[in-house]
Formats: sequence, C-alpha cells, structure tokens
Amino acid sequence: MKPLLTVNNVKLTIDERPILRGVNLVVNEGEIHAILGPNGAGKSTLASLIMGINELKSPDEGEIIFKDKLLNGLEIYERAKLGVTLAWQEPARFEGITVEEYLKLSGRNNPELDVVKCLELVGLDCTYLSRFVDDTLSGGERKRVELASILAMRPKLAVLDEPDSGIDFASMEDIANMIKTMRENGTTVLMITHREEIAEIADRATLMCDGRVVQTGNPKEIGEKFKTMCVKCEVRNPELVGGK
Ligand SMILES: Nc1ncnc2c1ncn2[C@@H]1O[C@H](COP(=O)(O)OP(=O)(O)OP(=O)(O)O)[C@@H](O)[C@H]1O
Repeated sequence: MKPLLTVNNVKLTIDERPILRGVNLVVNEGEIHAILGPNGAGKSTLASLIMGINELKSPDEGEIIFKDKLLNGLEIYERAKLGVTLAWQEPARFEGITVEEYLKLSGRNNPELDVVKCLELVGLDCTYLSRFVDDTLSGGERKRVELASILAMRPKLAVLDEPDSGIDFASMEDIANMIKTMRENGTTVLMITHREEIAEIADRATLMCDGRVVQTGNPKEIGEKFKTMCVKCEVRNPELVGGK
C-alpha cells in the first residue's frame, strides 16, 4: 500500500487552546479511510488543514504531505490542482448555475463524464439537471448534488466532511454505494462521520479524541470502540479509550 496523504505530528492551537495535539495519520492510495470521534475531537479542523480552508493553511507544527508534496502553506486552488478536493459539511450554494452546468464544470477534465449517472448514484433523477444550485434545493438535495460533483470530478483524494449529514437514514445505502463508486473510479476517500454503519464501508478507520489519534485499524473494531466507549466518555480522555 502506497501512502497518498501523510499527516505527520500535526499540532494546532487556536486562541491558546490546543485543538490538535500531534496528529499522525496515513491515508493509503485507493482506500476509503473513515475518521470517527466525538464532537470537538478535531476532525473538521484536521480536514480544514488538509484542504487549506477556513484560514487554516498550515499547522503550528508538523507536516501534511500529499504524494511527495508538502501541502503546508498552499492555497486551496493549488491543492485542488494537485487533485485534493472537499465536500463541505454545509453544502455550498451557487446562484444562477444549474445542476447540469455545475456537474459539467466539475467534470471538465473527466473524459468519461456522464452527468445523469452521477446524479443517479446520489439518488437524484435527471429532472434535477435544470434546477439551480441554490436555496430552491433542499439542504439534503444540495448535499447530494455536491457529492455528485465529486463523482464527476474524480479527484485523487476526496475529503468528505460528514457526507451523511442532512441525509435521511433510508438513503444511507445510496451514500455508501456512492462512496464505493468513488473508490472504483480511482478516488481515495477520507471521510469524517458520526455513523459507524457508514464507517464500516471503509477499508480502515481512525478514532480521534481530544485532538489526538487514539487508534487506526479495522473499521468494525474502531466503530465498536467509538460506540461503546467514546460516546459514553464524558471527560473525553483518550487514555480511557486506549490512547496515549
Ligand atoms: N476557529 C475556531 N476558533 C475557536 N475554536 C475553534 C475554531 N475551530 C474549531 N475550534 C474548536 O476546536 C475544537 C475541535 O473542533 P472541530 O470542529 O474540529 O471538531 P469535530 O471533531 O469536527 O467536531 P464535530 O463532530 O462536532 O463536527 C472544538 O472545541 C471547537 O470549538
């Protein structure tokens, strides 16, 4: 297995509060890697640092390496050019752009682009092609359109921050199949989730707690640990769930 993304001893303090306390993570090429952890564990902050969003372009210490390239300090568009992309926890709005235009723009470098197929894979039919990517779509629909745009784009690495948020439980299978299709299309997926059933489709999973990685391993085992210990852990103490 070849590492695609390496997070090396990443530390970040915001307003004198340590948010990431030395995170180490390796995402291998071709895998689906899930990150689980309680609220406030630092998952989204780590995703922001990987993408260079929310003013977080570099950690205070440590390195984020994509293939052989150091991402620290790079702008979002520079990371996107390298093939790193993100689906937002809160999906974006694009006033005046139809779903079809948005998907064609996202998939402009994909010679096999099939916008109808991308929509089908996220559980939307072709009537959505002429809809606008704005508030006339529900939050869940916008989320699906955003995920369809990643299918259209086929990036090397997709960082999905809670791909299941705002999507009803009955559609979980759609989301799971869509993420597996991303992998089949050659996209490595790093996804943040609160649901063990989504994490279980991953090849590997990492449990984060209190700004640290507690454990990386088999998704079932990590999901079980999250469910039985982490969720009940009031003090958010990584030692309690076996971390150091
Ligand atoms: N810009 C910021 N200013 C101050 N505190 C911040 C900022 N961004 C994140 N934090 C804090 O850092 C901690 C980690 O937040 P983060 O959003 O990364 O957690 P998370 O694991 O993604 O949580 P959730 O599951 O609730 O989304 C939280 O306590 C949060 O309040």
